[in-house]
Amino acid sequence: MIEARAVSKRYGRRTAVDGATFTVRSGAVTGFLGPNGAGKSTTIRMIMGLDAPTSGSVTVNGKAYARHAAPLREVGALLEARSVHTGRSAYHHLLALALTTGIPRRRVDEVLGLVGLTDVAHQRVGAFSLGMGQRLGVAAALLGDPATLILDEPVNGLDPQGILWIRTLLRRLAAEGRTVFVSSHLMSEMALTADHLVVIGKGRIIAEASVREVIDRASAKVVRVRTPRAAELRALLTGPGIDVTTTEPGLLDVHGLGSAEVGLIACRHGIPLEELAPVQASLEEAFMELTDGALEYRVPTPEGLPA
Ligand SMILES: Nc1ncnc2c1ncn2[C@@H]1O[C@H](COP(=O)(O)OP(=O)(O)OP(=O)(O)O)[C@@H](O)[C@H]1O
Repeated sequence: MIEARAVSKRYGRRTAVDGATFTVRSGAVTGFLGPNGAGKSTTIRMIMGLDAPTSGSVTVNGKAYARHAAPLREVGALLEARSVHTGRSAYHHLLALALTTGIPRRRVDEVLGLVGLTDVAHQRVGAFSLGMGQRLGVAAALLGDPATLILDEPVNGLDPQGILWIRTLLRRLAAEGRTVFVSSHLMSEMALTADHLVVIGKGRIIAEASVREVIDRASAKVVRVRTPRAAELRALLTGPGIDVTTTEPGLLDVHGLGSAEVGLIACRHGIPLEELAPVQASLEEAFMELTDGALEYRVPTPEGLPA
């Protein structure tokens, strides 16, 4: 379990992480989502004891990372910037890590098998493809058989096969009861991999919920109605916070009311409905809605106005 309590990090006058409080539980994959520059890597560095918080605290399995007697056995991490001696073989790279941390030699063969690198174990790491390098990084993270795994953007640059491999592996590790915390700015990927989400924007935690809740929260606000008497119904759907848009004749998108409320109003006025359904947002849309206002840089609209 990872627990961040009001953790902040300032670099000079820049606040990278601003009072973040969240909990990452065991037995699930938790996605750490946020736009570029939101503070994901900084938060992960603080969890790993690579950066000290300016204020607040963050613990892994109840203790600050550095206070664990054998941190590699508690937490395995795949960080974006990896340092691997390119002249070494995968086997020797892992063996060096194992020997310096008191991990038995046989575990090296085990993790090589787990990540599918047994056949290339004695090749030079310098000749590895990006995908193979990523598998080696995961092998190193698994070396201490840790209860907690932290992966910073693990699918960056991987091909579809590599992405599927990471996804399957993370799901399996969570099913074994481990805590799996994985950062990404790819919402579509998180929708397939994660059970829970911690969403960060401009250094602040803006959501901590299940993937389903995040989608439902964004979806609940729009109801699509099809009726032959659209103009009449539209005139009835007025009030504070209610907005009705239309994209084709006979079709209304109602913002600010639930399906039941729209159905009741139509029923009271004897307006027949051919379709009435909440519009399901994609995780992508839910994310955009959540982080709107938290984006560092906004893309101008085609008219050149701020979005
Ligand atoms: N060592 C540092 N010195 C100064 N500013 C930093 C440092 N590290 C990060 N920052 C700033 O802190 C903010 C958060 O950066 P961070 O790398 O944590 O974001 P991120 O969410 O991981 O982004 P990305 O998805 O682009 O990797 C950014 O504005 C960044 O410029």
